[in-house]
Amino acid sequence: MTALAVDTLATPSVDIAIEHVDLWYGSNHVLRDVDLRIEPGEFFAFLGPSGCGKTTLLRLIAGFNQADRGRVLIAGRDVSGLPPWKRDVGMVFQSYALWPHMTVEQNVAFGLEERRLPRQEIRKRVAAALDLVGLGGLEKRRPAQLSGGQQQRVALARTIVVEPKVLLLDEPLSNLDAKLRGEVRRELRELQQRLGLTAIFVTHDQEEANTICDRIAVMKDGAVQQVGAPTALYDAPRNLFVAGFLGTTNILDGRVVRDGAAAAFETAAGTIPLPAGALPSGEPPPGAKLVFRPHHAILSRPDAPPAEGRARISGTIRFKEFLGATERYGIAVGASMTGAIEGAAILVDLTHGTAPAGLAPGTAVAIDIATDRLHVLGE
Ligand SMILES: Nc1ncnc2c1ncn2[C@@H]1O[C@H](COP(=O)(O)OP(=O)(O)OP(=O)(O)O)[C@@H](O)[C@H]1O
Repeated sequence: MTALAVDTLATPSVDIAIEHVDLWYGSNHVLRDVDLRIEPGEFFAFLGPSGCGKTTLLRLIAGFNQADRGRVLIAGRDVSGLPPWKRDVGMVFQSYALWPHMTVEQNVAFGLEERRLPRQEIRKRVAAALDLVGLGGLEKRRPAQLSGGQQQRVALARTIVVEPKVLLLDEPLSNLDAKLRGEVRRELRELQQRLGLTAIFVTHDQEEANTICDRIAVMKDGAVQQVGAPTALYDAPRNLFVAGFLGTTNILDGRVVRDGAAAAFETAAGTIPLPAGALPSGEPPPGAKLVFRPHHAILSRPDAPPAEGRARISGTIRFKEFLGATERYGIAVGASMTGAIEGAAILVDLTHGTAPAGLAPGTAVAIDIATDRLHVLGE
């Protein structure tokens, strides 16, 4: 990636505002009061399960869909009534959508020729774009003569060559194998930062969103559940859906009990005292459950006292899995628990080599949970 190539294609960063957007497909309410601000130069993700409305929202920003209510602003300008080509946005599709009969160079130049730019300007920009995505030297190849990763780069070059202010990416890495995906997403991030582009990435893969994006909007059934930096969403999920969607989590059934200012969570496996921060202010949310991550607990022998700042419940080890850096223990606890996976109520992840000796399946064990990592969450 040369400085000249960056200078040729860089544009000033812009912000995006999505204001109270609703969209229906017939009777299907696909986007529900979506209200988001995306900062200039930010890499933002729409993350959620299949069918939650991510692509519909992205296409709305691109101008391929119209909202039934609300509006979209790019750099403060209401673009709701504008067609895609007047919005300064570039979109990369999952399928790449390259022209098979054209060379790499012709594919990338296509949008510029449509705009009737001078030949010399086209040549300069195409060379800059191919340099930026690391495809210099492959100009004369056709898409069929390229690997999946190279085709993806052509699609990206074709998008950035027209100097969009906003880059929209619809699951652009999903056709690549796992190793290449990691590589390409790092390149994508670097490219986005060097060009100062405001980018939105649609994915149902939390790892992809976590590693590439500054902030994430987690979506479910057309509604945004929570917006935040990956670490903030992981450490402080707002509800059970976000907790379960971002990483593995333990979810315990039970109820909040209060004794004056003190609160605790009563479960079938025991009563766990709650620190002030674990409970949202006011009443416990409907369907409240106790939530903690597998690495926020440690395992002890039942006769050893619990360490300071930890709450204890007892169980029996069901299984142990070696995951490399960590060991995962599945532990059966009181009858009315619901766990992250079937067959074990609670998961505990220990750094490899730190578990007490003799934790074989069938062993009685104490689960000591860090109380400052407990959350009581509702639906
Ligand atoms: N053109 C369309 N006409 C009617 N319904 C549609 C259309 N496009 C999408 N839908 C419906 O809108 C909802 C949201 O679809 P959308 O493609 O936005 O979801 P998504 O979160 O991007 O899913 P995926 O991860 O599977 O791509 C789904 O219920 C889908 O069936």
